Amino acid sequence: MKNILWNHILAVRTQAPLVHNITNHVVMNNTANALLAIGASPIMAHAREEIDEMVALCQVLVVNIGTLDDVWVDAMLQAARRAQTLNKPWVLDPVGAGATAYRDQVLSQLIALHPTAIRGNASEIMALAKANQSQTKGVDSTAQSQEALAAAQTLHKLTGAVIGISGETDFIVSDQPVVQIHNGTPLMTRVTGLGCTATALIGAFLAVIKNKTEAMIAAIALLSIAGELAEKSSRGPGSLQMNLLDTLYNLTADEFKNTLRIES
Ligand SMILES: Nc1ncnc2c1ncn2[C@@H]1O[C@H](COP(=O)(O)OP(=O)(O)O)[C@@H](O)[C@H]1O
Ligand SMILES: Cc1ncsc1CCOP(=O)(O)O
Ligand SMILES: [Mg+2]
Repeated sequence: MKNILWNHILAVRTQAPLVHNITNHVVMNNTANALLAIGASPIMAHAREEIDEMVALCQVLVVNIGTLDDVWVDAMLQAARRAQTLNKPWVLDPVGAGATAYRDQVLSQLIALHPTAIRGNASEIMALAKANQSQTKGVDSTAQSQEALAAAQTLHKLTGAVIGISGETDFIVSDQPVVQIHNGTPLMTRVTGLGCTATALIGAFLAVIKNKTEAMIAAIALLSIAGELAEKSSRGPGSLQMNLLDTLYNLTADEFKNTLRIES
């Protein structure tokens, strides 16, 4: 499995997929830089006038509802519809699911357009599956990732999408046995947008890897390993954010295979 995942990372580096992102105002720059660091080619675009052409041009679409409003939501729905029509993969990040009725209503519309993959933290996945007992706390999770496993199974059955739950352990739920990745560092939660980065990287892998489950596993493994290794040379969130990009860019096969802790 480790060799397969590393080959997927090399495939992204060599094929440099074009990744169309409709994402939030907070993370646009981090997301574009992370995609560039892994060898992908990002473009951020949300004008409705160019959406149809842009989705056709790119190999994958990433939709992230972090700072949604009516104009952007129209663009997201148009893009997801276009991806569905063109049979292109698209990935959804349900940032802040459960926080407001507006977010949940928009997410229902997006989910009806059959995302290939969905990645969120535990609170978001539980809110999406309408399984959350407790209040969500904005964009951060109030629950452990394992608490969202049943919700992720429900969501997978409902949508057919590969589901990622991020946290201390990352879970990948699909029609394959559940996979757990035990990498990363709690310091990653102190840098904004690393969940959004995970989702964008999943997009890049979906663009070049046929097996959607393996695409998500490779993307999440890559980010969490890079975060874990980058922390060693970081003094706090600021240097982690910078060192993470360098580590994504420089990561070697030996570092990847020796650091990965995966279980299924
Ligand atoms: N407590 C933790 N321990 C180790 N790694 C973590 C922890 N929390 C998050 N991560 C890492 O950060 C990535 C982003 O996850 P998360 O913070 O849950 O997303 P979000 O920003 O959407 O809430 C995960 O894929 C994981 O690698
Ligand atoms: C802080 C914030 N507010 C709206 S979107 C956003 C970024 C959330 O990023 P992530 O879910 O990756 O932490
Ligand atoms: Mg998030």
